[in-house]
Amino acid sequence: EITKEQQDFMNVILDAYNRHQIPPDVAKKLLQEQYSAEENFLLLTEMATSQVQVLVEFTKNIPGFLSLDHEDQIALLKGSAVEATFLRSAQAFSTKMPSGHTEVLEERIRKSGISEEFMTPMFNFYKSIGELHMVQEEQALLTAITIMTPDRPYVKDQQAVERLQEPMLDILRKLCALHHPGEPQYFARLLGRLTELRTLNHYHAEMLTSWRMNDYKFTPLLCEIWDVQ
Ligand SMILES: CC(C)c1onc(-c2c(Cl)cccc2Cl)c1COc1ccc(-c2ccc3c(C(=O)O)c[nH]c3c2)cc1
Repeated sequence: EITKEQQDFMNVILDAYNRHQIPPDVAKKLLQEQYSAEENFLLLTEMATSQVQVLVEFTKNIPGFLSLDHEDQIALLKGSAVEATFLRSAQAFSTKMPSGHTEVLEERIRKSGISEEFMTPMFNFYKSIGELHMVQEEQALLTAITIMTPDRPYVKDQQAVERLQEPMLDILRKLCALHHPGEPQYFARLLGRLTELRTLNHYHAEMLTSWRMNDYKFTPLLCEIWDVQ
């Protein structure tokens, strides 16, 4: 049963998740006419930059994050940025996006200079997230759990991160039982998505390399968080 303090904790995470979203004027830029590879790449770069800013603000609201060692805070943000963005954009694909956005976003990603071999794993992931029909609390918690992953590169005090991630996993387990009573495996399926997310990191690193080889430019924030250029 979810305790009172677990419910309060959940409300803090959910409130932060809802407060920090890509601004509607940025998101609706996806609907503008131009569809050249360069135009698509520029738009996606703007979306990713805005998404990273949103993720940083969300992360600062995760209870305990700001009390971690500062270098570990950076290591967690850099280590989870791609996975959290995949998660966030996947959720946008499957739930909140007005239907027009979904096709447009998919179209722009498919035509932004990303090579074919990354499309399949990427859109398989988007599909597998969509099929889970996560409720908002599950989406918010799964994103926070992804960010609070102790074994990211360069994290010094992994125990401190574990102490923050474990309570969130416990709440998520209870939420899954509450919202998906007919699916005892649902919690395990969610954790399976986190494993799938890690494989996408590898594909994403390859995507960045192939974009850079074609002289595509990123914003300073993306260069910093993704260690490019
Ligand atoms: C630098 C660029 C080219 C890049 O590099 N790798 C990736 C990339 C890709 Cl191509 C896929 C997954 C992860 C990454 Cl980082 C990207 C593009 O990243 C994106 C794309 C799209 C959103 C995105 C769109 C709409 C919504 C939305 C709504 O409309 O309501 C709510 N939240 C949304 C988020 C975020 C980030």
